[in-house]
Amino acid sequence: MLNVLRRLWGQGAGNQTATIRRQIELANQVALFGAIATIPYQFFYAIADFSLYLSVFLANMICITGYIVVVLFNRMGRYWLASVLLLVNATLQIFVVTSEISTSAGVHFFYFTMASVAVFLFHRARLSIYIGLMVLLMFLFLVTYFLFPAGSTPAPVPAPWIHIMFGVSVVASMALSAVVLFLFRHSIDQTQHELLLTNQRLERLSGTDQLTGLANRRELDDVLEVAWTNVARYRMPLTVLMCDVDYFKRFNDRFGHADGDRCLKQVADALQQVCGRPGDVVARYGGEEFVIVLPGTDRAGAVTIGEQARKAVEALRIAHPDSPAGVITLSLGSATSDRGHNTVTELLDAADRALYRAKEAGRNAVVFASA
Ligand SMILES: Nc1nc2c(ncn2[C@@H]2O[C@H](COP(=O)(O)OP(=O)(O)OP(=O)(O)O)[C@@H](O)[C@H]2O)c(=O)[nH]1
Repeated sequence: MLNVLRRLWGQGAGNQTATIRRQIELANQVALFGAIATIPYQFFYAIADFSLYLSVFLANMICITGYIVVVLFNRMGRYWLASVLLLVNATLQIFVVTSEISTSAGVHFFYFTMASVAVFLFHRARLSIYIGLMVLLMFLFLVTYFLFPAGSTPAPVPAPWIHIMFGVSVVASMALSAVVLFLFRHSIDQTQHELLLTNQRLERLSGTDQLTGLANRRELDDVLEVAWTNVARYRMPLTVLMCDVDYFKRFNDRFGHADGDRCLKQVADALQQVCGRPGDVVARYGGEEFVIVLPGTDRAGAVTIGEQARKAVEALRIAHPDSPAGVITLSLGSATSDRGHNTVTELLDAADRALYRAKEAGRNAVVFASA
């Protein structure tokens, strides 16, 4: 039952932004409630005295049709029109029914409900329009209250039914406000949660290379900046290893870009495995180049990690028939901050020059920057 209702009030809400989705769902919820809540009254009019209540019965039938059209308008994407129709339909229905059976039936209390949901029905409305709407609803409430007191209407409802109607109207208008506002809050909570997840994802993505999941160039710059601050402040050693996959162009040319991507991902994972110490960062520098940042690691440590990284890639045994080694290999250039570098850029340049020498020396090697 709840699922059917949910599907009904979700008409037209899919593929919309969160704010419009809320407006559509709210209009549909109020329209469904209006249509369903009118039915018991209709039964009463039909059973009690159909000839006496004919005009209010017919008016209600028109209004039920109006509520259905609200849902149809939303389904067609005319959500603004749907909200206007809902407001006009409900306001007129409350007025007409009260004018027929008097305020002692309590139907005019539904003006309170309309007042509590109106602001959400027209989320883009200016304050002046909203105030105007509130004044209109207050005015209508007072008019019905003073114009149609008990005994003043053409089709009075006899006791005890009139008391029952009063009770039902008050309870129903309170229940409608409560349910609609609760669902509304629920939808806001949900949107906030979605927003939080999206923000977290964006935060991660902005610093992450999509293919390998490693830190990207932007994140690397931040990491290096912090690491270099520690070098300057605490005289902590810092090692950077510039790594480049050997003959990768040939690999791509032979196996295609998709296999090339898969290979880069495997190399990235292998490097990540080697550099597991907290603070170590492996970043994709671009293309088939990676940078390993090792804060607190001196030249001796760099020798160990550099060799481990080289061997880890070789151990992947990714076939590369166009490379002398027969498998994918890595060349590395290492530079450590104790060699008199003044800036982090100088350190990176030193590592880059060492990498160049590793390539010149035949690849699949680690070369350390000299002083
Ligand atoms: N599949 C894939 N290939 C890439 C990506 N980024 C860069 N490349 C390729 O990597 C290759 C790099 O080629 P080069 O710079 O000539 O280097 P190399 O062939 O590895 O030669 P050496 O570095 O001298 O051993 C180029 O063919 C690029 O198209 C990527 O994200 N995916």
